[in-house]
Amino acid sequence: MTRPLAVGVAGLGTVGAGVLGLLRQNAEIVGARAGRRIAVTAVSSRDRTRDRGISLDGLRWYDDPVALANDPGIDVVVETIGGSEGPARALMQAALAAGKPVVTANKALLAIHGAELAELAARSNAPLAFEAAVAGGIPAIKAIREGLAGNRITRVTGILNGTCNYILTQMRERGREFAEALSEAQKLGYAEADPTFDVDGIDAAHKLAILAALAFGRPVDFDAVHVEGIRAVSALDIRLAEELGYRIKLLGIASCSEAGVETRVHPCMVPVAHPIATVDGVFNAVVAEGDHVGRVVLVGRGAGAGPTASAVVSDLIDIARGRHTPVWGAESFSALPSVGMERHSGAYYLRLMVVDRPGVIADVTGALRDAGISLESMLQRGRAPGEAVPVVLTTHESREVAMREAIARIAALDAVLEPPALIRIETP
Ligand SMILES: NC(=O)c1ccc[n+]([C@@H]2O[C@H](COP(=O)([O-])OP(=O)(O)OC[C@H]3O[C@@H](n4cnc5c(N)ncnc54)[C@H](O)[C@@H]3O)[C@@H](O)[C@H]2O)c1
Ligand SMILES: N[C@@H](CCO)C(=O)O
Ligand code: NA
Repeated sequence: MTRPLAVGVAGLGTVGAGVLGLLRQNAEIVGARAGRRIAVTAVSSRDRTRDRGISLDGLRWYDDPVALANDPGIDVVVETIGGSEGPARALMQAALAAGKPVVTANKALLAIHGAELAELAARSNAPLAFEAAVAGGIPAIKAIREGLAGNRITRVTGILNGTCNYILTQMRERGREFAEALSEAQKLGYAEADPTFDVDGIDAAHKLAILAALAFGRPVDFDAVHVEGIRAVSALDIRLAEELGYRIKLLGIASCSEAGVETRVHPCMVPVAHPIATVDGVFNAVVAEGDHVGRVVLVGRGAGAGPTASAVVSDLIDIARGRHTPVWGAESFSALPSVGMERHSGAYYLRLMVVDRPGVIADVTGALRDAGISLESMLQRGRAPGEAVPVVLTTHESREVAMREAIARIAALDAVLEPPALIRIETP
């Protein structure tokens, strides 16, 4: 009988413990699909005594995760420590250099040092698998690299952060405060160790950089991703979005044209009839556009122990089966440049708090007219002479640079009482 695949798990937090749990619960089905038993035999974490709700009896324990990678009894290393530097990187370097397969959930590390790790993996012909790193339980990496491999992919869009989607959904459905919803997402095991990575859009940007690299056959260029998070999204904008027929979602959008590759993460107004407008809570969505297949929409849970462990274990089964997809495949890299936001065009939602008095709207629309921006609609809610009222303007397709110029002028008007809220309107 074939020997079990011996797995070492480094990092026993939400995801690492989830992997142990799944492998135990579904041992039979996983073993059948892998063609051999998959058994965790060694682990490494910071605290040996913490109760994880799962027994570690009989497992070799390593305080040092690099020592775990070097254990000759370990066939595959699962890295679920996290962080783009430090022990996770050292562990992966050690394992790959020794030709040992690595499965990781670490998008931060891949987005920043992915090229280096992919090269190490290629040199030693060791699998480097990372389905769990993007969109949690959704098989997004497999879909892009394998399922859509016959297509030229022109655009990949997604709800890529479960924590942000959870917060925005809680704010809209239950009128909850941002901080309260975030704290719940943390309790549910969705958030990063440092949740600013979630709420400031950085985690979604890590995932988008990985998706864009795979979709467009081009090394990850994390610094080129334009990143805005959800801290500035207010309950008022969420309500006004509903009135206008939109939902606010934090999207990652990567598009590839002759001009180059544009990658951006920011809150968006998505038409409520679009399939991803109703993807709520911890669910993520990935929308890929291929030249032959057209649009493909994938939806599933993007964070949490179960969905993430599901992705890790699917990678382990591939490795057990000897199915090995190199990170980049055989294509030569495209040399397309990155296109920055200064070249972006799109439609915009602009919400102002203005003093309700004659002439204010004329000044605001004058600034937009001077910047060559065409208005699609205008909405003023309430009447409160001399007091602050919200005014919402939506534009037709406009240049980002022109929009910023107009906003600077509008923000400087006496009658405009708060910094204007700008949300891009997108149909993914
Ligand atoms: N939580 C999720 O839903 C989710 C989903 C997808 C990907 N991820 C990624 O998975 C990784 C782990 O996330 P998590 O949510 O499980 O985090 P976590 O904080 O719950 O777990 C990390 C674990 O690593 C351990 N650790 C830290 N330093 C260590 C060291 N030097 N040696 C050994 N162990 C060490 C910690 O003690 C902790 O148990 C991260 O890269 C994260 O981005 C998380
Ligand atoms: N913190 C991440 C985990 C999944 O990658 C999220 O909320 O989506
Ligand atoms: Na995934």
